[in-house]
Amino acid sequence: MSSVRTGVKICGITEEAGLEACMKYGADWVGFVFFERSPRYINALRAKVLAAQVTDGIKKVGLFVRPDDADLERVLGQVDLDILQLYTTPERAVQIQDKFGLPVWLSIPVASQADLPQQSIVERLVIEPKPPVNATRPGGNAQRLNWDMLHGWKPAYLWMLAGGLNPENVGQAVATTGAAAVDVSSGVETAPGIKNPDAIARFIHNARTSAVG
Ligand SMILES: O=C(O)c1ccccc1NCC(=O)[C@H](O)[C@H](O)COP(=O)(O)O
Repeated sequence: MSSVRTGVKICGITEEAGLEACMKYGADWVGFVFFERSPRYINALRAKVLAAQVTDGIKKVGLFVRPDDADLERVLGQVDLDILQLYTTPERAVQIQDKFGLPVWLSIPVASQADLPQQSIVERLVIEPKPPVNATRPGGNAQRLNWDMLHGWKPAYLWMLAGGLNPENVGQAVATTGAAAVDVSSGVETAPGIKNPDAIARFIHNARTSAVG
């Protein structure tokens, strides 16, 4: 059993049932996807309605892919987000963190250990697999990393494991990688964008009862 309570992010929330399950079963973060080609995309108005239902203690993460300032201003003008998760360059991530004054998480696409950053210049790095060649989006592809690459890897910065996780494998993923935080989208869905409350419950439970290797 890990001595550290594994942080859990449930990403791609689009409807109340999924959000209620995140709150009921103890997710730490909920993710709203503002990438229009995603099946989990919601607009700022819909995100505002959902965000207003999020109870204290759960942080609201907005996901953006190569956003310009206007994209961010349009959403942040309507939605009370706590964190910005970005798919962009490190330089742009720092620029956004400085300009908008919110903690930034930067997605790091990883294919081999050589892709693992030595340092971080934002609040947290999201370590996930490089998307498949034919992917229509940089994340949310239900594709997992080779967790053995991360065995014994202990960076000096906050990071989160993402990609292809589900209730059945998250315990092994935490045990193998020592991840202190995990992120899931596809693995707790009955259909793209539709979360399964029971799967969310099992994912959160299994993420927090793993035996770290
Ligand atoms: O989830 C999406 O559709 C998505 C679209 C565009 C950019 C990012 C997206 N998701 C980002 C996430 O943080 C996912 O939770 C992460 O990539 C893991 O996804 P999955 O393998 O489906 O659990």
